[in-house]
Amino acid sequence: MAPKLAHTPPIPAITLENAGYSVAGRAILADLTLTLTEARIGIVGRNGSGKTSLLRLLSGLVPPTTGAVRVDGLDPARDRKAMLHRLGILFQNPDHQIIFPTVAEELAFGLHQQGQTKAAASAAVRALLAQHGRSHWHDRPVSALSQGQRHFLCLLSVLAMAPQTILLDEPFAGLDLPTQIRLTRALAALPQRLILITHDPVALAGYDRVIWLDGGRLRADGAAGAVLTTFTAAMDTLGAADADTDLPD
Ligand SMILES: Nc1ncnc2c1ncn2[C@@H]1O[C@H](COP(=O)(O)OP(=O)(O)OP(=O)(O)O)[C@@H](O)[C@H]1O
Repeated sequence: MAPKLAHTPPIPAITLENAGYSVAGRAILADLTLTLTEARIGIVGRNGSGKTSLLRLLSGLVPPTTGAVRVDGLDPARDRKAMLHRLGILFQNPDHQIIFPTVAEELAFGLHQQGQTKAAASAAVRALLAQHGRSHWHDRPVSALSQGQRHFLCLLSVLAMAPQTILLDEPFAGLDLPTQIRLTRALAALPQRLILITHDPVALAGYDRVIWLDGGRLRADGAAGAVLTTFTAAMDTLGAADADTDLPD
């Protein structure tokens, strides 16, 4: 179940107002009006339905080509510094995220960005690695980690910064089962808002709200149980056919 947030200050809302995102004239996302206030929000949809594009829009990595996105009333694409405490994103591909040669440097980077001193960041990195049983990674070259280990490192980087909202793009992909189980437990205990993209409805158990994207538009948005029941039934029906006949590309 999502943690009760009654004793913590409310996490500022993320809003989209008629937001759309087009590339070379092609609409990737269209007509999205959403007010995101819940603590646990899932995003589902088929491959290419626009889930990652929506995360990029929410986090300000790309500006909307129509409409507006606001995080705590601010434009996340313009006010990047203000987003450091408000948003953290875990990409699908760790190689799009990692920029430093060693684990410790990679983990410390975001903390320096947030204004922590070198000593404070260094202590926080050691504590985080110890908490997750990865102290032996401290001086390891990132290039010596496996793909799944690099993915986990990226997640640790986001957790280290403790942003108010954490955007996760298929965080379990490529992780071994014990790491997935521990990660599920660790995420469930976080007081922050989580917005999670997944193809696995089970990963959204206990979530407050699920948004279903289809062809870059809202197909459904509401209580997790109801949306996931309809989504799963639709995916089962599509899966029963031998090939897609309904996709544009
Ligand atoms: N920069 C871009 N240039 C051109 N097309 C793009 C760009 N970014 C995304 N797209 C297209 O937009 C659509 C949505 O992509 P997106 O990555 O958001 O889908 P997704 O739902 O996250 O897919 P998946 O489940 O496979 O990760 C796809 O058809 C993709 O090819």
